[in-house]
Parts: sequence; structure tokens; C-alpha cells
Amino acid sequence: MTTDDRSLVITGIGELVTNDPAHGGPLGVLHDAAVVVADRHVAWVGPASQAPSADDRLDADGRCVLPGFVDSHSHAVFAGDRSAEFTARMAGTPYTGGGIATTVAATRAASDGELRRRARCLVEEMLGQGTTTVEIKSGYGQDVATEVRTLRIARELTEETTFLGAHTVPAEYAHDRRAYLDLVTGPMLAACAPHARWVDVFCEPAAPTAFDADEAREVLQAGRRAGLLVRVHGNQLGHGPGVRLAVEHGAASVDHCTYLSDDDVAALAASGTVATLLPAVEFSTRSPYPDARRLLDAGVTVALATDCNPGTCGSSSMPLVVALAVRELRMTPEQALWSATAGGAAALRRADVGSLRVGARADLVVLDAPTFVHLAYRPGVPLVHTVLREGRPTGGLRRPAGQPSRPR
Ligand SMILES: N=CN[C@@H](CCC(=O)O)C(=O)O
Ligand SMILES: [Zn+2]
Repeated sequence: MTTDDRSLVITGIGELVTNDPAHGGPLGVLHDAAVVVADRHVAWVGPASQAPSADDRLDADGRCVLPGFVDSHSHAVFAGDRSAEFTARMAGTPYTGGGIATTVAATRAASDGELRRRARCLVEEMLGQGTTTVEIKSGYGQDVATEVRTLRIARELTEETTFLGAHTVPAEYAHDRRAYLDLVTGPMLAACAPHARWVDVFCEPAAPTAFDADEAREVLQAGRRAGLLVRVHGNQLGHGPGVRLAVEHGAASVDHCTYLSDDDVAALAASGTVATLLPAVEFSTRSPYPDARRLLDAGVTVALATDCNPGTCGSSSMPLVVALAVRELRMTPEQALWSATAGGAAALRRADVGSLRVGARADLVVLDAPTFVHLAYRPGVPLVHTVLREGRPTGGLRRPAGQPSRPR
């Protein structure tokens, strides 16, 4: 199939989601469509009957094709396992963020090789489920050496890397938070900034080891001075200052947004900050879901992401997130798919991913389904047939040759 110097035409697309409003509606859906890929980018989109020829051809055989998912929030570099914490939570123990210390200890003790192997596995797992762009945070090192190690490994896997030294205050600084803030905003930031695009902070006064408004402001200001762009973990466990702080700092995104005041919603609606919702976290922590409809009705841009991490979301699956967004957040299938693709791109300030318009990166998913609605209609079913990243086929979860597709 396509290499850098060979073009590819994908024909037989029963339903094509472009996310290009020029084709109508936010999803820009075309039927009986074709896409031409050249030089790793989308070169042509239109009716199959008018498709230009290309060096190679892929017949989608009536399947649905959509932009690759953009998972704008993950913590994919870590060691250890917290399934026991999950079991306790299912028996009624609430999530407080305290378990992060368990992952910090395991991550510090792990070799680069182990961290790299585990992170690669997770990113491969994501790719097989249609995620072609992923953001990865540090935050399980919480010392200079381990934060740098985790960011270097993240950088091998994605350009969207985030410095989250201010995830929680580690145990050795529990009685001197000031000293940890000085470390995070001083030597740790200086060592990490070359490996990161973003700075993030867990601003959550309800969590004893996370950061309050003044502390979080200090972290974001230092990150900006170091040339990093801002994103924030906020309003996950209770009402608080996270959203206001994110808007005040021109953050690309504030993530979680479970507990919002009317002022928070109004501030988001008047800002360029995306609200990123992470419903697989509420699913995995048995917590109340965020009110997506309230945000959408107010005109806030909403993204959906996994938050894949060992504590609050063991899932790497954007199809699961889309299904939860429809079932539990009451988003329409159209809204959920947009938020999981174009919304994620907005949350990462990326114009080149999240859509299949001419000039976009040729990141696309062929679903073994006639319509994207099946992502929510058939939850838990491996519907991803083929994934192309930058025009190249990936291993994905392709059905072995000769095995019949399920009826569409
Ligand atoms: N809220 C903070 N951080 C992660 C959870 C990290 C953990 O519990 O290990 C989150 O986004 O949910
Ligand atoms: Zn997170």
C-alpha cells in the first residue's frame, strides 16, 4: 500500500466522516465516497464516482471511514498495577488521589527499558483501537530524574508530551510543600521543558496531595515562562478553582470538569479553552459523570479523551469513551464522535489531525460497520478494521485474511 512516493485511493466508503463542515453539518458526512492519500496527507475527498486514480487502491467494501481518534489526555508512562485499589473502590472506597503514590514508587524503581516497553504496549493498544494521536503526561516520577526519564520515553511515542511534575506532592515533601513547589518550578521544570510541549497541574483542593489555586498558578506561570503551553486537571473531585485558573491562563484545555458552577460554564463559553471530559474515569471510579449537555448547550467546545492511567482509568479505548459519552453523558453519537476526533485536536491546538479534509494528516480508521453510530450502538465490540497513520497501514486489529467480515 502507500509509501511516501506512492498515492492511494480508498474506494467503496459507505459512510465517510470528514469533520469538514463544507460537506454539511459538523461531521461533514459523505456517502459512497472516496479519499486519495498522497505524501502522508489527504489529497482529495469526494464522491467515489469522481475519484481520481492513484498508484494503489484499498476497497472499504461499504464500511465507514472516520478520522483517527485524538486522545488528548493520557498518563501512559508508568509502572506497577493498582487493580487492588480498583477492587476496593468497587467495594465502596472512594477515589482521593492517594493511590498515585503507589505508582510513583513503582515508576521510580522501574528501568527505562521496562517503562518504554509498557508505554509502547499501551500506545500500540490505543492504535489498534483507532487512536492515531495521543497526548502523554509525566507525573509519576515526582523527582527530577524520573520526570525527565518518563518525558523522554513519552517523546519517543508522541509529539504531544506534557510536564506534570505538579501531579501530587510526593510523600518525602508532605511536610514541606513549599520545597516541592520550588523543585517543580525550578530545576525539575528546567530539566523537563526541553522534552515537553505542555505544562499541566492537578488543581484540586479536595485532594489533600494535589494543588490549590495559588500553588497551581505558580506552576502554570513558571511553565509559561519556560515556553510551555498550558492545560489543567480541574474540578474532578469537587467544586474548585481549576476551570477559572485554566481560562485565566489561556489553557488549551481543562480536563475532567465534573463539578462546575454557572460561573465556570460561562467562563468556558467565553474562552478559547476546551472542556475535556473523561467518562471512562467516572465509569472506573464509580463517580458522578460530568454534565456534557450543560456545556454543549452553553456553547463550550467539548473534547473526549481516555485519561488512560493506572489509577482512575485502566482503559485505553476511545470507542469505549464514545459509547459512554452517548450512553451516560447523553451526547448524540454525532457530538461524541466530533469530540473524540476534532474536539481532541482542538484540545491539543492541532489543525492537522482530527479531520479528513484536504491537507490534513492521512490518519484514518476503517470501521467494520456501515456507520459511526455503531461505536455507541455496539459497545465493547472490536469494530476497528484498519487504521492508517500518515497514510500507512498499521498493525491494528485487522481480521486475518480470508476471515469473513460480520454482516454490516
Ligand atoms: N487526577 C489526577 N490524575 C489522574 C489519576 C492518576 C492516578 O490516580 O494515578 C486522573 O487524571 O484521573
Ligand atoms: Zn489525568
